[in-house]
Amino acid sequence: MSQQSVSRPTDLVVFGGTGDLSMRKLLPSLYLLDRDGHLDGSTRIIAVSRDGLTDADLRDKAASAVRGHQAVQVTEPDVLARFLERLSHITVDVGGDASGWADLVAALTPDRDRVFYLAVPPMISGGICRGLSDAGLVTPESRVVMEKPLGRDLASSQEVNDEVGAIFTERQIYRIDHYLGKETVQNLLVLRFANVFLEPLWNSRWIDHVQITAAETVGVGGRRGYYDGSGAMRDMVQNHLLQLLCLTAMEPPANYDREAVRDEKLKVLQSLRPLTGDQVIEDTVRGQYGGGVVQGTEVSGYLDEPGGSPASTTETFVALRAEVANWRWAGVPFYLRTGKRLGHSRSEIVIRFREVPHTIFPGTNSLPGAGSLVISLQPDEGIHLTMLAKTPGAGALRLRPVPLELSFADTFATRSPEAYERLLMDVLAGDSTLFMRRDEVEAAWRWVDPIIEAWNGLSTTPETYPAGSAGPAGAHRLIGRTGRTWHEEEQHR
Ligand SMILES: NC(=O)C1=CN([C@@H]2O[C@H](COP(=O)(O)OP(=O)(O)OC[C@H]3O[C@@H](n4cnc5c(N)ncnc54)[C@H](OP(=O)(O)O)[C@@H]3O)[C@@H](O)[C@H]2O)C=CC1
Ligand SMILES: O=C1O[C@H](COP(=O)(O)O)[C@@H](O)[C@H](O)[C@H]1O
Repeated sequence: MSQQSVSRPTDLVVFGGTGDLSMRKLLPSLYLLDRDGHLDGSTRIIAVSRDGLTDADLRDKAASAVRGHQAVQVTEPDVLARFLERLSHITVDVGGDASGWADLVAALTPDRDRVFYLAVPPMISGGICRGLSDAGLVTPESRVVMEKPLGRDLASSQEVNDEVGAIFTERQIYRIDHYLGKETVQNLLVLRFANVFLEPLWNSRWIDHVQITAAETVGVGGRRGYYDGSGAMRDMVQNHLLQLLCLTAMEPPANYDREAVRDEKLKVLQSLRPLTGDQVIEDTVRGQYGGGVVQGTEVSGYLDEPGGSPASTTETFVALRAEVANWRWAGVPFYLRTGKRLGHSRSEIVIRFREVPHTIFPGTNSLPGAGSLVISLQPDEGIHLTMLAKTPGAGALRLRPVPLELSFADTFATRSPEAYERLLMDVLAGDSTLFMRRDEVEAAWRWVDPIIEAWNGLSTTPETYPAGSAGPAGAHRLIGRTGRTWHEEEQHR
């Protein structure tokens, strides 16, 4: 979290403040920041939507959201009361009747920091920024936070960026990717650049391949409408997975400065070998979940989820092989995989090292799990290194892969903040190091667009996989080129 531990007095205006993201992530994270003493006493949170809630309605809704959040565990009544007191609701119909803007003007206090959080469908972001500007609410110090996915392709992303950029400067814009707020993701940079022993091995000479996985047991829930127009590629790969790839593959920046870090991430995105035409068939797999059983509970398939077309070909699973075509990584496959309704939830980065150039212990090179570094984002945060060790005993030498484990929960007797806590605090403090710059977002779309275009031109549709499984069979063939299927990989950890 930022060095600044208590925010400056701020008016935080959340457009879309009654929506799913606000209730599930933003408000509980703000509660936690308040509970832990990070919010200045006079900071206020103003939720904006069209639905005419009273302040009391909003506070009721927010109280249930906070109580129901797994990271909150026990709500302290005094803290909750203090937090709810900060909340108010203003009705504004962006793109409709202009009446609500005057209420927003009246609700804001001059001379305080202003943060405008756009937790809304991206296509109304431009309208909100114009409305803020017309109402005279944009000051040189105010900041605007934009959610992912930013647009649905390069052209629409440029359009949103242009519209928002016409009102706010790049320094005022915070493009959020909450994976960058996860503790282990930041720890990846520390692991790589604060320890001397990994960097000499961090290249194609010693690394065989990299696997980046975000596997979820949840389905699309109440977001089918949004998801039908998005799919796993736009929802997860274009942003979260590519950001993880950037942090894994980037060169050491000269310092931990927002532009230095973002410059290096951009270079990685620009080095991605384009996937087009037949290469897309060869190197990508799409899936869509059917009905099945996830952790003992029977669940419906994607097409039976309410709120979407029964004939949708939207992918809920993507696996692909990418290559960072530069000096450090030439020839090293980066396997990216994400999917909903899989058998278990796990987000991780696996670095699989090469075999030793010459073994003096015959028959040991193919031992499963040897020579891998797993950076685990969730459910457990930690770093696990598997090494070969001799099993104790006389007689023939026997080697076995053994884990060296660093569990953050066991090592640090402190709670890891939620990703949104960390990022909200950074926005309040004016630190955009962990946010995406416009050129990064656009470089990611430049790589993703041709893949989606190629899929659209195919006669095939995503392969159905049973909910609760490890994904479509095609995905296992993809990674099978490494000599092991994903299932085998997982079994051996
Ligand atoms: N939900 C999630 O887990 C995540 C969401 N996101 C992104 O966050 C954004 C919001 O998503 P989510 O919360 O799921 O969406 P929801 O549909 O649940 O919420 C949208 C919010 O925007 C408000 N809104 C919509 N249109 C207007 C309008 N014209 N004027 C004023 N308010 C409006 C809605 O209120 P009302 O309809 O009452 O006006 C509601 O509060 C999206 O960009 C999404 O991609 C990103 C990561 C995760
Ligand atoms: O941005 C999104 O992320 C969530 C997964 O986030 P996590 O922190 O729970 O791993 C995903 O479920 C959602 O579809 C996507 O929009």
